[in-house]
Amino acid sequence: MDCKYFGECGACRIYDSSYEMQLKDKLELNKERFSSFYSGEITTFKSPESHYRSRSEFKLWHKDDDIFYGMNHIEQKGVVLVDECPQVNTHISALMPKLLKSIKEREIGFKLFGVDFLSSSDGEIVVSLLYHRRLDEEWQIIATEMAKELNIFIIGRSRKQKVVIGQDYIREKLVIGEKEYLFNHIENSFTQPNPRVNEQMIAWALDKFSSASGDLLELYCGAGNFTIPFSKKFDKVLATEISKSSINAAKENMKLNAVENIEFVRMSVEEFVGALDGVREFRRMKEIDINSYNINSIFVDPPRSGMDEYSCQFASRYEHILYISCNPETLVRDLEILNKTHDIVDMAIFDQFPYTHHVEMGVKLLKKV
Ligand SMILES: C[S@@+](CC[C@H](N)C(=O)[O-])C[C@H]1O[C@@H](n2cnc3c(N)ncnc32)[C@H](O)[C@@H]1O
Repeated sequence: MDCKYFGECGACRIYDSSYEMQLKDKLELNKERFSSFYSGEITTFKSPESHYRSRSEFKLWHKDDDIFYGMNHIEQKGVVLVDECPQVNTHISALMPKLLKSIKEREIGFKLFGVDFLSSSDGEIVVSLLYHRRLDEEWQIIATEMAKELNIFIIGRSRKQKVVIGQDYIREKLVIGEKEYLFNHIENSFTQPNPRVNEQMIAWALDKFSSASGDLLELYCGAGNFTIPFSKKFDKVLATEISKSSINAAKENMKLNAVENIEFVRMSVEEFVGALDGVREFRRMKEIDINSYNINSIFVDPPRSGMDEYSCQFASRYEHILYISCNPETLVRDLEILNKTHDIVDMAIFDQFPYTHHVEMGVKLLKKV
């Protein structure tokens, strides 16, 4: 039952080789995958070898009158019980047994089926407890005591119910080059899971834009993870994102970092592109004076599904394209389109998800002359 090594639940997957070996495998696989587009060196950025994840989700598994952490086995049916997890950061790792003990002692495990952890590098933690029952006042009193005892924030969630004990975010500090940035990371919203690799990605992206100037357009901006450091490099940034909670966090993060030259718009990329092309009008675009922007650089960081054809063709209008991808398979598909108008001049691999087949990639493209 003990997860003393990477691989048992399959979440860290089939690697019994060393960290260096698994990374080398990923590099070779992706060199081959992208060889028809790019033959230069792919710069590789490593992760810490353990305790690299700042967020994680577990099942709460009830068995023989006891409760355990668990994960679905990736390659076969069934749940693997987990005593400890070497992937999560040291703060989550230290909290896990204490939290479980407290849940059992305080008897709030009834119909509790999941627990999500979100932690800052300094150890601020939001724990989400997921229930199949309504949370009443008694639950709130007990959860408040538990939050105090463990020095954490707790969110109780059940159908159509969210009870916040303390706050629903943590504050993360990222160091990019010489500069420090602060970010509120909101529970249940997208954040990069591996902060040390994230810092390297942002630094790489800033460096790849070193010859760019004017204003920047960013698609899929989340809570401003790249946008805020980019705002130091460009005159102005126009950034779009579909999620309301992420856009609200992005605006808050702008204030936290005393930045003023970003306009965040809550819109899907498809809506945004349609609005710029005059296909449809959007109230949310009314306040944006697009003609005041001098954009020749675009940054995209889409979800695993990548971009659609129309959005790729839209991105092709710009001189500089920087594409961060968490799925090499959809990246290959999108590069088939982008490569018609642009040359791929640089690539990088960021090992965000060690010991899995997943990898984050960065691609710099310049318009063909
Ligand atoms: C991989 S995350 C990147 C977020 C951000 N760049 C970061 O580093 O934290 C992708 C983001 O795209 C957003 N998203 C997904 N589909 C979208 C769409 N169709 N239009 C705009 N944003 C979308 C998600 O909400 C998510 O925040």
